[in-house]
Amino acid sequence: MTVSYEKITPPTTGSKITFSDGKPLVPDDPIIPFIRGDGTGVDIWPATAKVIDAAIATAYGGQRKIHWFKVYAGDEACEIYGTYQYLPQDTLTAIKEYGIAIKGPLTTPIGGGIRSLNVALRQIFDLYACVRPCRYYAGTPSPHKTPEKLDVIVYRENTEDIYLGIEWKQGTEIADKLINYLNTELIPATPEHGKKQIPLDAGIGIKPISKTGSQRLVRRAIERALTLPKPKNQVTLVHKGNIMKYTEGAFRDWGYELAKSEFRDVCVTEMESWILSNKEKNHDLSIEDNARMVEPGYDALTDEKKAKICQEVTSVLDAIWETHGNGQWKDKIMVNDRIADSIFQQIQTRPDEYSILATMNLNGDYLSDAAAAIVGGLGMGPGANIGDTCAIFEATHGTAPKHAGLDRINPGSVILSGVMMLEYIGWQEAADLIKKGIAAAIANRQVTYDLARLMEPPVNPPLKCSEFADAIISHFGD
Ligand SMILES: NC(=O)C1=CN([C@@H]2O[C@H](COP(=O)(O)OP(=O)(O)OC[C@H]3O[C@@H](n4cnc5c(N)ncnc54)[C@H](OP(=O)(O)O)[C@@H]3O)[C@@H](O)[C@H]2O)C=CC1
Ligand SMILES: O=C(O)CCC(=O)C(=O)O
Ligand SMILES: [Mg+2]
Repeated sequence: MTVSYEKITPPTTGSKITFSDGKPLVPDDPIIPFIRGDGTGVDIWPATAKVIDAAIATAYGGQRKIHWFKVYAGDEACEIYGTYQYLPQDTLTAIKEYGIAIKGPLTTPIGGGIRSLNVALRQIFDLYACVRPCRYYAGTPSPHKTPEKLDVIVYRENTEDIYLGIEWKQGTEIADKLINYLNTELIPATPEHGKKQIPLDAGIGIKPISKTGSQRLVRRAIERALTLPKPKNQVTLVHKGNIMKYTEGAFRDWGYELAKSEFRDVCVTEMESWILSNKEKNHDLSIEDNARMVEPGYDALTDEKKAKICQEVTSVLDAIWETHGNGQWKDKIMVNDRIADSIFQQIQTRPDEYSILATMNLNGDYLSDAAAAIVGGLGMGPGANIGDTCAIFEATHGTAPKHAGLDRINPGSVILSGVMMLEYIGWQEAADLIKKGIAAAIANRQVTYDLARLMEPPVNPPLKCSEFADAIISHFGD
């Protein structure tokens, strides 16, 4: 079927990327749509395209080339398509058609107007895994004393949670109706809620966390962990399940359930590892003493709770002692969980103990900015939104409007998002060249304002955005 566009024209040369079993099949001349982005997108995108094109040319000497297809979103789209046309159908058609795209940041108006274009793109294309690696480049200034110890990848569920955007403004008819219904019907019918009541002047938001959404994200996280060497072959389920039992707590439970069902041979949970290792140290250890060792405060528990823990110890030993016992578990993927607030301090106090952090949408949004700050700030925070038939690469940061058009912002995050894209399409040699160029530029103190001001002594004057791109390219041949 011929695809038609209203105001854009695909490149006349180049071929399409297709997907098979969730993996891209990439020709040597792929057509890749790009969205320039709002705000600092005007500075960052040209710098990014220049670096990616130069790396491909250097790595493959003309054998491979990306054919860029400019598509529009955000302010630029409104200029071309008309007022409020922030996300034109042309753009959606092009991304669907070509499968892989890269974008600069897009502005989200606060309170009212359109909801986030960035979130809309993730939901429209069902890009359920937001992958945000945070690793340190030597020489990058950091507020942290040992930033090199942090090497984590945030795997953020990207389509649900409060980002589904189902909420009602305080004082509206539906908000009032819903509060009344909850207060008079649903809450009283749920004994565990006691006499709780929602304040009558509240706004209401819905936080859906589904089993399907949680498990497909955790599946991707575990699959990634399987590719990592020890001790980074681990997945931490991040949640606030102690407070939100049926959403965040369920995410944790479904994550463990998936690990123990689909990945049983290659996974061990932290709890299982304790139970197995207790028995390894003392083969005559009773079930109850093992339970006492894995559950602090065991002796103060009710008989019912004690029985439950003993039952868990028994079932772990029955199920996996043969396959995982006697130290075999040490070669498996470790799956553990941490409470969300705790992980924010853990990545600072014990950064080297973590690797893949599987999160729900909101926690992952917060955590990816925080982790990027440790390794050098938002100028060094790349990302990818991955689905089964489409992927869109974009930085962790936003449009940084106060720096827009000044040719000063750090293009590092979008360039590194380009590196992720090259790795995703299997063009590793080009990706490696860019990483080498960035590392060398930083080591040589050739940096933009954000890193320059933190360096000791500060770099003055810093490089412009465009100059940083040139510096990266100049180190390809080092
Ligand atoms: N995926 C996307 O497209 C995203 C879009 N947004 C949207 O972007 C807009 C602006 O959001 P805002 O809250 O200001 O957050 P931003 O991430 O855009 O910027 C906040 C601050 O982070 C620093 N920063 C951001 N990008 C870079 C960079 N490339 N290099 C160096 N430093 C950087 C700057 O700090 P300093 O000035 O101190 O140097 C900047 O002022 C909003 O509309 C928001 O919704 C937000 C996040 C993601
Ligand atoms: O789209 C937005 O405005 C914010 C998105 C965001 O902060 C993120 O994806 O990290
Ligand atoms: Mg964010």
